[in-house]
Amino acid sequence: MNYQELISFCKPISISGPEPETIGKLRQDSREVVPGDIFIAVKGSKSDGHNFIHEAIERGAGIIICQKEIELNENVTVITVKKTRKLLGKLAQKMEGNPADKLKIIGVTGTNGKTTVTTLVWQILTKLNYQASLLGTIEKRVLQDKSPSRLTTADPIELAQAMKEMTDAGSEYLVMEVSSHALDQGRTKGISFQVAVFTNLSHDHLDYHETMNEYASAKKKLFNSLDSKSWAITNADDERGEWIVNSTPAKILSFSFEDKGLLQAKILQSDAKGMTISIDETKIETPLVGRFNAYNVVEALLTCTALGVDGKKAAEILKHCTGAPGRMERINQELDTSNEPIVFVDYAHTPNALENVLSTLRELKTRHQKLVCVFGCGGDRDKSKRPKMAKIAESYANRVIVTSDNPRSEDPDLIIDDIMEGFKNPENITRLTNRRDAIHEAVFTSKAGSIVLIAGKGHETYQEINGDRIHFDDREIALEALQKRDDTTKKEGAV
Ligand SMILES: CC(=O)N[C@H]1[C@@H](OP(=O)(O)OP(=O)(O)OC[C@H]2O[C@@H](n3ccc(=O)[nH]c3=O)[C@H](O)[C@@H]2O)O[C@H](CO)[C@@H](O)[C@@H]1O[C@H](C)C(=O)N[C@@H](C)C(=O)N[C@H](CCC(=O)O)C(=O)O
Ligand SMILES: Nc1ncnc2c1ncn2[C@@H]1O[C@H](COP(=O)(O)OP(=O)(O)OP(=O)(O)O)[C@@H](O)[C@H]1O
Repeated sequence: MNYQELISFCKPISISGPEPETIGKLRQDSREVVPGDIFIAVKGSKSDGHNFIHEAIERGAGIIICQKEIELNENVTVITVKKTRKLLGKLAQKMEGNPADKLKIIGVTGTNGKTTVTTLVWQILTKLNYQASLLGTIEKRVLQDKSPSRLTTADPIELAQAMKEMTDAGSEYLVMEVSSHALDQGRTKGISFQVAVFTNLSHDHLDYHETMNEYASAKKKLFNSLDSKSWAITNADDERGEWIVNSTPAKILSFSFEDKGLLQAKILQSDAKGMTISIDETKIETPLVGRFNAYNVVEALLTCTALGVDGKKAAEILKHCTGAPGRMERINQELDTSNEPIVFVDYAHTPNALENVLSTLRELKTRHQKLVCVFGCGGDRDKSKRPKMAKIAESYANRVIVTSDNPRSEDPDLIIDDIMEGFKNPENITRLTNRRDAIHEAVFTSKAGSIVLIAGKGHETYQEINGDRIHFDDREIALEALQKRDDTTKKEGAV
């Protein structure tokens, strides 16, 4: 983009200063500015980018885009526009060659399930040889190439750059999570979605949105931004499921497990190894467990059909789709579980999340199955959750093994002491400070068919100890333990 194009794109109220010789990158954070860059001053929730204009100039910004008249002594080009935030997304796209226009974009919003639904859709598309990329809380995937994410929905500049990387790599589809923060801050301005999905809405993020109505209204923006060729998929069983799409120009697909939506869904069978679900005429077998995942799976299937994928083909692929990494991830999915416990790894590291996961697993377990829970609590963080998590684990699980989870600068044994205070019957609890030993103990001593939950780390791949991040992946250790158990079982007969 040259200077003249930039000016005509920005539709300025006024321009001052010299015409710059070169145009660098667009930045909204003064700390990232290098000589020649354009700094756009945006008013945020904590501070106002206009306060950092001098810093941006000191760092060599060649052009300032702002929305307030400013007096500058420096020899810098100043472009004043009506609203910088409104311009930011569109300008970011324009500067990268409008990559969003070259992608079919699927946006998933809602309090829970975003990562699971986007991952499932990405897995289906990829397995069917569509060129698909992914953006969300856990990772960015440019086709198969993955890297960790900073935010659920990146800022407009990062988004445009990621999309450019994706189109350069040959992507035709992008499946992305869209947070309420991003919608409220207009991070997705300049992006057209082909499909938007609403998962559900519950109490969350009220520190930011203040009221549930404001939180819901932020989510609704995604559906109002659609056009008449796009699809809006909604969960009609959610209190706000119908409302969220009531002013969208898009075609609507609403579904319900409770006889409410356009399409009727049913859970035909459900246990700790997966579910069989029907949606309309399509039957889906999934290894994912828990009623909430039935919603996620249906949303993933409907998204794919809205994109033109044959429903039966998508359902066939879903049989082998594992969902989001570290979110109720079943470790021995591909192994023969007849001689083994069924092992799950989940990110639950708060009392609420632990209770959700344990109650789901408890509902799935038969009278003969035992539920074993391995968990710990982080150091240098909220200490009040330690006894609370103990109480929850003890009330849902048949056996609890307490261990370390990112002790940071604290002594892991003292953290475990705090956790132990929450147990009613501490004499029944096993404490094993070494997390690897704890996982091995759970896997080795649980009978075939028992359910083992390893909670806390999920997709994370480290143990944080005294400022060092030491590689540690619950999934690797669980798999290692399962394989060792399998070998031992074969040698010694059934455990
Ligand atoms: C509350 C919130 O969402 N903040 C995000 C927002 O910041 P903001 O617009 O409020 O910015 P601000 O800090 O007030 O600063 C205003 C402006 O001054 C600039 N600035 C600021 C300081 C400085 O030294 N120089 C400078 O230029 C900032 O870059 C910004 O442009 O825009 C920034 C750029 O896009 C984000 O980095 C920042 O995310 C912060 C780090 C964050 O933690 N966000 C979380 C809450 C978030 O967005 N989470 C959702 C998911 C939530 C969920 O579902 O769990 C997400 O999408 O990840
Ligand atoms: N549809 C759903 N309804 C209710 N809870 C769900 C649903 N899907 C997932 N969960 C629960 O929320 C947790 C997080 O799931 P997921 O990562 O898919 O959601 P998310 O919306 O991306 O949330 P986050 O941004 O916090 O990761 C899961 O481990 C599970 O306990």
